[in-house]
Amino acid sequence: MATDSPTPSVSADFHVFDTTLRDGAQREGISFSVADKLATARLLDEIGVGYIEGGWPGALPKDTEFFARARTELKLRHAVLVAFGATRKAGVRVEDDPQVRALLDAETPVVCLVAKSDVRHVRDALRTTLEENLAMVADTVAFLVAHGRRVFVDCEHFFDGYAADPDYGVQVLRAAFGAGAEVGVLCDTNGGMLPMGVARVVADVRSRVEGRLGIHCQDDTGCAVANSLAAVEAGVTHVQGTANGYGERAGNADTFALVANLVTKMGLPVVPAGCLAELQRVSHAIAELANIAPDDHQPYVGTSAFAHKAGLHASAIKVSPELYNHLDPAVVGNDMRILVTEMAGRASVELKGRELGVDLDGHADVVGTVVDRVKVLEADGWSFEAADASFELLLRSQLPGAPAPLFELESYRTTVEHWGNGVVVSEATVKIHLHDDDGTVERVISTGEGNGPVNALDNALRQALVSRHPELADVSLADYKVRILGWKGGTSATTRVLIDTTDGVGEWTTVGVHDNIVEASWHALVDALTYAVRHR
Ligand SMILES: CC(=O)SCCNC(=O)CCNC(=O)[C@H](O)C(C)(C)COP(=O)(O)OP(=O)(O)OC[C@H]1O[C@@H](n2cnc3c(N)ncnc32)[C@H](O)[C@@H]1OP(=O)(O)O
Ligand SMILES: CC(=O)C(=O)O
Repeated sequence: MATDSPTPSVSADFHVFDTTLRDGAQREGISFSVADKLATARLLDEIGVGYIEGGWPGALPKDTEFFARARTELKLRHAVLVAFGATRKAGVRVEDDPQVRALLDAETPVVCLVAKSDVRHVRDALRTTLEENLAMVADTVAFLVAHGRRVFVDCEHFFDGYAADPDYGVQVLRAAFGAGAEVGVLCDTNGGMLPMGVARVVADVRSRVEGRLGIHCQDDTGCAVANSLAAVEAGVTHVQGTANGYGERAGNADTFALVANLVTKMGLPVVPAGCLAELQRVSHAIAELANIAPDDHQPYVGTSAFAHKAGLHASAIKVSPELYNHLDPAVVGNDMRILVTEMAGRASVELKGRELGVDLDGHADVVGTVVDRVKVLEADGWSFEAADASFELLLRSQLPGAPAPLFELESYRTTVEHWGNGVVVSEATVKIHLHDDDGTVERVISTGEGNGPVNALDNALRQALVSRHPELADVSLADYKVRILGWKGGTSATTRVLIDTTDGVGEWTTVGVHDNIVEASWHALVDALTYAVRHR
């Protein structure tokens, strides 16, 4: 058996149980490798959850391998590893059931068993008697306990079953506890519950059954986190969730929102000190392993979770961030951001200036000019909320003593050639004037090739500038996004280009807008290289 002796959750009276590696993996589109699972388990351990359900050994070869490798490769500081499986098959002796054997072979200190607790499922899905199902629960729990395992029991479809026949749900729990189970988990398997109903059922069950109760909520009504918290309020002391709410269909209760809410809103110290500040980092790292883009708008951990766009919000935040934040974002490892858009007011620009390190004290006129300019530009299709570098250049250009542009454009030209053999080549020529401090002007003509006109323009312009600004040699385009703003209609629609640029250390985003895609790209490119020269 695994010999780790992990620290239990700080509140020994409360379990946070994460099932990303079992139920989270049931989400469409996720296919964790064993290495991904090991890495995910380590990350979950860093946020201090008490239990990590690793998968179903015996059912999935990958999960069997995960538990085998976990014995030597996983050193958990906080969490206890859990193997998941079902109660024995109907009509089979528990010691003869290979899947139950596989649970022992996983050698985890804890096993979580899924058991039927809805009479309709027993009759129609298991196709057995209500008595045999109770025996399956009791036999399997007793067998595992006799082999030294702590056992939790997930009572599948508990809430739907309770509506149909509450006495049977109670009998299943009593069978589990009677055989030595430590937790009876009430599962909203179809995810159809609302918080009021969950609270009522939990209170009722608590009045009828002795033993620790848990909650497992699917998110089909969008209420998985709320349902879980309602269950906690009603007395459960074991809560199951998955990272970023990954899970079957609409997903599960999000472990990060659960933990953050339990600690910061309900005052339950369910993770060790210091772990809460890891939530955002761990959420994003697990999203990478799952190969799912992080949800920017995810509560607590999304990059927009504390981003403020409305001018009125910014004006109050300038007085005190608490006025428009439910929590200090740093508590969960996140940051507040101010977005400057057409919805900005003076306070938005002042706060954004502070965030960017631009001193606007004594420049109320500049602030006013920039607010007006942004509103006009955004009405024309520009968007600065994702293009901080372009916004910063705009802001600084309005301040007294602002540096002159890097160059004066004489002209540029790009071509796209499709050769007879199917090869497509782009070439660009830029002609610019570089001004020296002593007033002399150098005319530079430069040509570049690329796999497209924008790439060729980028190469030509950088080559023209690099003798003056050698730092541009390390700069390259990281991403290029185009959005056609259809509201002008037809082929004359306005094009917005966002360019991400990197120097291998940092990354910055610039924007350009024009009816012509190459000209829109040119604006974004010039900002990208100007920003590189001014800031790197
Ligand atoms: C609510 C949940 O999310 S629970 C977790 C569900 N997760 C998964 O199903 C993922 C892993 N599952 C698998 O790999 C496969 O389904 C296996 C290996 C478990 C079973 O595969 P198979 O033996 O081919 O059976 P199949 O999937 O068709 O049916 C499930 C069997 O388990 C039985 N079963 C379902 N729940 C339980 C239970 N709680 N206790 C005992 N048996 C159960 C069903 O009655 C059915 O039995 P049958 O084969 O005699 O008809
Ligand atoms: C156990 C489980 O995943 C469920 O009932 O939804």
